[in-house]
Amino acid sequence: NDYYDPALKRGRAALLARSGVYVVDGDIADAELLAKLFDVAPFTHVLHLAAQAGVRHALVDPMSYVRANVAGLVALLEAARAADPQPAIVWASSSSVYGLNSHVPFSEHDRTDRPASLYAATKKAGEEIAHVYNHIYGLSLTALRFFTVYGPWGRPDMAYFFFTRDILAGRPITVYESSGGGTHQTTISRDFTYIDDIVKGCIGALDTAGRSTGSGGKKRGPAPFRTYNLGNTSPVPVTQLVDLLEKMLKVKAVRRVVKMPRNGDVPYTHANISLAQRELGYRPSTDLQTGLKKFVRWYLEYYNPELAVKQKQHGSSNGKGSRGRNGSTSSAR
Ligand SMILES: NC(=O)c1ccc[n+]([C@@H]2O[C@H](COP(=O)([O-])OP(=O)(O)OC[C@H]3O[C@@H](n4cnc5c(N)ncnc54)[C@H](O)[C@@H]3O)[C@@H](O)[C@H]2O)c1
Ligand SMILES: O=C(O)[C@H]1O[C@H](OP(=O)(O)OP(=O)(O)OC[C@H]2O[C@@H](n3ccc(=O)[nH]c3=O)[C@H](O)[C@@H]2O)[C@H](O)[C@@H](O)[C@@H]1O
Repeated sequence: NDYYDPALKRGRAALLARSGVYVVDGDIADAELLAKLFDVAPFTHVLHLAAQAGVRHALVDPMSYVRANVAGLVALLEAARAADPQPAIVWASSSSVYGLNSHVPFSEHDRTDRPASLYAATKKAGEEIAHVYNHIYGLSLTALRFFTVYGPWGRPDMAYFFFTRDILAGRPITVYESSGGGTHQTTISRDFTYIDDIVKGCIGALDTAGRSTGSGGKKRGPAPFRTYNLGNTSPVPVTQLVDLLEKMLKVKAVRRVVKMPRNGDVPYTHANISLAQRELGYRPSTDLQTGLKKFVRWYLEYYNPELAVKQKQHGSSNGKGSRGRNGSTSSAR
């Protein structure tokens, strides 16, 4: 789907193809396509990441969230429960299900009945729908609540990404500040989690995802139904993210500080990851400074190769480098 620059998706698919990963272009809600896929490949495990993922975009195109995140998940669960053998499913929920929860750090036992965005509500709905498929069909299901994931090849509609693009282009960025009142945490912050740590968490979940039925439907006992936070347990104020980007890009940001609008954003996230540590062996090891450096290096090479070379040579830059690789900048915000 073209929510953002499909060239980025094709670039990722090309990378995956080099490691022998076969990419099928289709709609996750297409039951026929899924049935065909499960026919040709006896999947033992499914890592389900397809979704409409932008928090704020749900105000713009709400039905795309219901289609991708609810209908799409049900289509996948229907194909999985009818498959033989039934695959174990690990899928991406979201820290946004904690919504207006004020108990920090967020634990998997905290309330998740006050979502702040339609996106969060579709993710929470997904968690409850998954429970039904575990209860009725014995599907092994693991929900991973990722916390603001960033890194190379990331999403251009996320703040770390479009802040980088706008700072380099000398365009102003809008930095939200909390309207204060009520929550004790006033600085807007996120438990930013580097992509490589998230990948390790996903692999830990797949490796430990027991299945309740082998081929031929032999029952193996109650199917696992699990939920884990995958975060970095070190929330950072968004203002500090901008400070770091200014240093790495060697360009001063033009900041427009505004009160956080009621657009589905939450003031802060902070993950308690002790359950994932214990049961998945999850150990995040990349702090924001280290991870952002890798993102910025990738960004410059992908969009501004000339600037990347200059920065390497002189370690300096006016940041107004030439336009990106395809002359365009990502469109989604
Ligand atoms: N990036 C984060 O900070 C973050 C945090 C928490 C949860 N998540 C979740 O992680 C998963 C991956 O998100 P991401 O950040 O990599 O975003 P992404 O947009 O890069 O990945 C989602 C992919 O799903 C595909 N998709 C969307 N609708 C589809 C449909 N109807 N049929 C088939 N494919 C469809 C998109 O083309 C896209 O490639 C999502 O489920 C998202 O909700 C992401
Ligand atoms: O953790 C999660 O589950 C969610 O993390 C991110 O959502 P978010 O943390 O809101 O990420 P951004 O949209 O990149 O925002 C990061 C921070 O920057 C702030 N922001 C955003 C946009 C902007 O213009 N200015 C600004 O200050 C936001 O309020 C937020 O505090 C992803 O976009 C979601 O897909 C994911 O589900």
